[in-house]
Amino acid sequence: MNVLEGIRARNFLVIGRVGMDLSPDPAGTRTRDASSMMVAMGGSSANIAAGLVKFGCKAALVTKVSDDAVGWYCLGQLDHYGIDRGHVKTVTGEYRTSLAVYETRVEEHQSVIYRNNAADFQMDIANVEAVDYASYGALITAGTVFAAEPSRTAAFRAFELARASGLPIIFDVDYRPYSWPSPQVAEEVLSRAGSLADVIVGNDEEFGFMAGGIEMGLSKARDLAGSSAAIVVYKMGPEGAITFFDGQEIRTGIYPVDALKPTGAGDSFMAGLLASLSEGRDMRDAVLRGSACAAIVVSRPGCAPAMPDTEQLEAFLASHPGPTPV
Ligand SMILES: Nc1ncnc2c1ncn2[C@@H]1O[C@H](COP(=O)(O)OP(=O)(O)OP(=O)(O)O)[C@@H](O)[C@H]1O
Ligand SMILES: O=C(O)C[C@@H](O)[C@H](O)C(=O)CO
Repeated sequence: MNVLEGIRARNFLVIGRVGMDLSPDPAGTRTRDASSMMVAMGGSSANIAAGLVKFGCKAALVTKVSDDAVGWYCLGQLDHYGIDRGHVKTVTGEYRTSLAVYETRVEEHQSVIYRNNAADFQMDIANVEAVDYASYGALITAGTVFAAEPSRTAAFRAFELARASGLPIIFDVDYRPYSWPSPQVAEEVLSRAGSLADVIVGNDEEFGFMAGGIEMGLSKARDLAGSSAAIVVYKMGPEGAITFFDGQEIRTGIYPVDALKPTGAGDSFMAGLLASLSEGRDMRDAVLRGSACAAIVVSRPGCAPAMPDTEQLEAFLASHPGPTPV
């Protein structure tokens, strides 16, 4: 199956965590002053899955959650969003489902993520070997699954099994330093994962990190597109993105908005990009729609709850003056 064909099957296997997000309510409140919290499903992989389902795609998650009230909350939320959780297993003992406390504010924004003894890192080979890869169109994962064992080995095994079934591998670099034993290990492991992926999405810092220096990030993205990957998206925050596809370098801008928070932009971008490609849209249009999805999420509270469906995305595009010129 080629990469676009796999995406067009609109049936994604998403590997990685689901967690609980808490944000002081109302928007603007600092955590230290909070008396009320908005609660929502979080975790970058689950967020991507939720975004895809909102666009009418199918998404199944592979991970582990704790067998406690927070884990059960996540299972309920996966059902709420319509994400298949047949491969979400519970783990007993002192492992805990990921918890994020982030502020809905941009200035002096605080995002505190609790991942001590994270349950999702207990995903193991048995978890990923239980999946029938041939029944999906593409595999998606985000970098944190590689940060610790047994999750790292299991995720590489999932890559092998996906590849053997002809599924394209879609990789959001999503480098979060706090989960890794050291930057050196992260650089080596994320580069290995990147070299195995067909679609790689990351920001300038993440490509720079894999390359060993921010100034080498763009060349790293270009090299990956020239060797192993069919699609590489190099995001540059407010400067937009450069997408390497089919021998072209496609530059796109962003849809400027008044951001309420920075969180969730990358997850929403990925969901919007893939959903748009799955609808047969061309690459430039798909990247721009991904950017619009990200802009929508940063301008509302919550991550998964803020992600748009087709109608909301169309309404945003119709009312927005358009992307920044490139
Ligand atoms: N303030 C903003 N206004 C409009 N678009 C934005 C804004 N912030 C981010 N975006 C869009 O979101 C995209 C992804 O943002 P970014 O590169 O920060 O992702 P990320 O670092 O992976 O995000 P995160 O890890 O917080 O989910 C950008 O390429 C841009 O299109
Ligand atoms: O991915 C995480 O663990 C944090 C999330 O829960 C939160 O929704 C976020 O930061 C999204 O990028």
